[in-house]
Amino acid sequence: MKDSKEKSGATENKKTTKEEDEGGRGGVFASCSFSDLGLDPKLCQHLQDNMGFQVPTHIQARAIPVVISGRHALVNAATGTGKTIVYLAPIVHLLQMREPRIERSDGTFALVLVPTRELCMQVHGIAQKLVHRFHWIVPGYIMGGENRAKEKARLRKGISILIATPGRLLDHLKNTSSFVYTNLRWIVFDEADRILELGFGKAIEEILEFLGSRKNDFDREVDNGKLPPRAARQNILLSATLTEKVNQFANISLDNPVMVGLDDKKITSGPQNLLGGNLTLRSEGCGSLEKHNTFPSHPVENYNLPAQLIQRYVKVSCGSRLVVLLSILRTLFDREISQKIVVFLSTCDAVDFHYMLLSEFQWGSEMHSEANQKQKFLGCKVFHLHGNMKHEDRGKAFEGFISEKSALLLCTDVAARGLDFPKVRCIIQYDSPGEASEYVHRVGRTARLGEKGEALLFLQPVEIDYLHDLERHSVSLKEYPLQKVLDSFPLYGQKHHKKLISLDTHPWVLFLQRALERFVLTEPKLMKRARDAFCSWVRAYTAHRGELKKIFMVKKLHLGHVARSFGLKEQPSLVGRSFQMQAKKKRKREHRKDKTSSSRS
Ligand SMILES: Nc1ncnc2c1ncn2[C@@H]1O[C@H](COP(=O)(O)OP(=O)(O)OP(=O)(O)O)[C@@H](O)[C@H]1O
Repeated sequence: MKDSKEKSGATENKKTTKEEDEGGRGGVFASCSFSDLGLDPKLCQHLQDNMGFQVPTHIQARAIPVVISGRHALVNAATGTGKTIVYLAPIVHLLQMREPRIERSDGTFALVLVPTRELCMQVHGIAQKLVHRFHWIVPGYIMGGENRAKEKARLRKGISILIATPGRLLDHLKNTSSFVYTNLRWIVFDEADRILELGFGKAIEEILEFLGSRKNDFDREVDNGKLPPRAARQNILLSATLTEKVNQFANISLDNPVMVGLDDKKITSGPQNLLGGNLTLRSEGCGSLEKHNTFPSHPVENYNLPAQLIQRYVKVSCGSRLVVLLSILRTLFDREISQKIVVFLSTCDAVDFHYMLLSEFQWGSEMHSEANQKQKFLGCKVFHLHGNMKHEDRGKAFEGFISEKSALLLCTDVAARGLDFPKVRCIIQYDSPGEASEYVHRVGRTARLGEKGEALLFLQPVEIDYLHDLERHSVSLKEYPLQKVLDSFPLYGQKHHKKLISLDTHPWVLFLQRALERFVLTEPKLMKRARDAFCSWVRAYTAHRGELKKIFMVKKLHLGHVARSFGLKEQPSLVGRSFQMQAKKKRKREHRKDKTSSSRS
């Protein structure tokens, strides 16, 4: 079925349906069916009956025919628009039609690289669901922190679709001789820019060397029979944010790719096209119409966000951040107890501190006549997630937050990408993300697939220029009505000035800050976490790069106010701690190295 506009030669990037212009659920779904895209009828049936996917999303309608065609592809679409199915469904479709049927001993046909453990597990879960009717296709995963010996055993048996984090994959390519990849047909880089951001660039280069998937040295591998001919090999890069790094990455890993989902507004005129060569465009909709086009330029990193996402910022002085965070969380859960909220923080220590505080902080007796009438400040379940947690704890937190109806997740950027937490209503960025691309991925944890969602960014008055940096990427935010929230709290005998002098002198702010500082003071473990969090937060603040350094400058901070935002009356010493921390981290790294070398021997 062809969309009527398609016949008029609508270009690949123009909106093809009225709803798409409006955003929202209507704006996410295409006007065709999965079978229109060329997928096997049984697979289409399974997508509908067992996975609840009635129709494809727009990016799926555009990209699935491209992946089936065998062309290299660079896929760019907003967060939460179904990019995982873009590559998994065609791969399963093509694998299930092979005759004779593939067997485990044939080894790996498809490799999906992702930046984090949680995303690895998530994509593996979707792959397992997709192959339900094609039991001879075996998905599997390998990722940092898992038992290497068990992974070796699984690889030895054979994994048809392998989902992996780059470091662990490279490790097995180098050390697991039973890992068979001579039938490798697809390499997928999901969250491609993040893989590079996380410093996996070197590992990816080595992986491409091993797999002979770089454009120039591929033929040698084919000639010596180690790899299937180029026509059989297909590389696919996907991300909601196209950055300069993706551009460089695409140049080494994609061969005359089809660009899917790129809007004209992202491309400015300029001498170089995105990949240094002619690029073939296919029109979107439920079929494909070859169109030759050269993209001028380096993409200006403009990001397409879900149209229905409400984005706001709250301007808060450093010393009042903690009170404002708790007040907003309390207001949101009072408004709707069964909802899920994600709060992003900049460091693991900050997550640990806020996790303990928000799990345990209770209203003091001074707020109620009977001393025993204490109640938890937040009535929801609180979870935390960061890269320093034990792997099983990360898994439990991830699963727990997904299954709870009323929950708060405190996390670092380990949860910023790709993770599909159903029904998250609000994303709070308590600490700024830095790069605008990370802002986009963080807020992309809500407003998924046309659902409603809100995003709130905390900014100190000295950081307000960050809004201009976001505007450069066509991301604009409105101010959050903080005064109304603070005025909604009882004053417990405090005098309320009619005309507020400043936020910091708001009676509620003063009252709650004192209660928090008292609570931290009475809990030694919490006090230690507050001090650790203060030190790591200040250190992380100095880590901003490039232009952002001019916005997030430590010397503009009042460290005594920073201490207050961790419920501390006094500012802890920074000097001693940093040396102790560095020494501790160095010892941990050496211990891990010893463990790795002993496990390889
Ligand atoms: N055709 C469809 N119909 C209904 N739901 C779908 C469809 N395709 C995907 N979904 C659901 O939409 C949600 C988002 O999918 P997915 O995580 O693949 O999005 P994404 O574009 O990869 O997001 P991100 O950029 O954050 O990684 C998931 O819950 C998935 O199950």
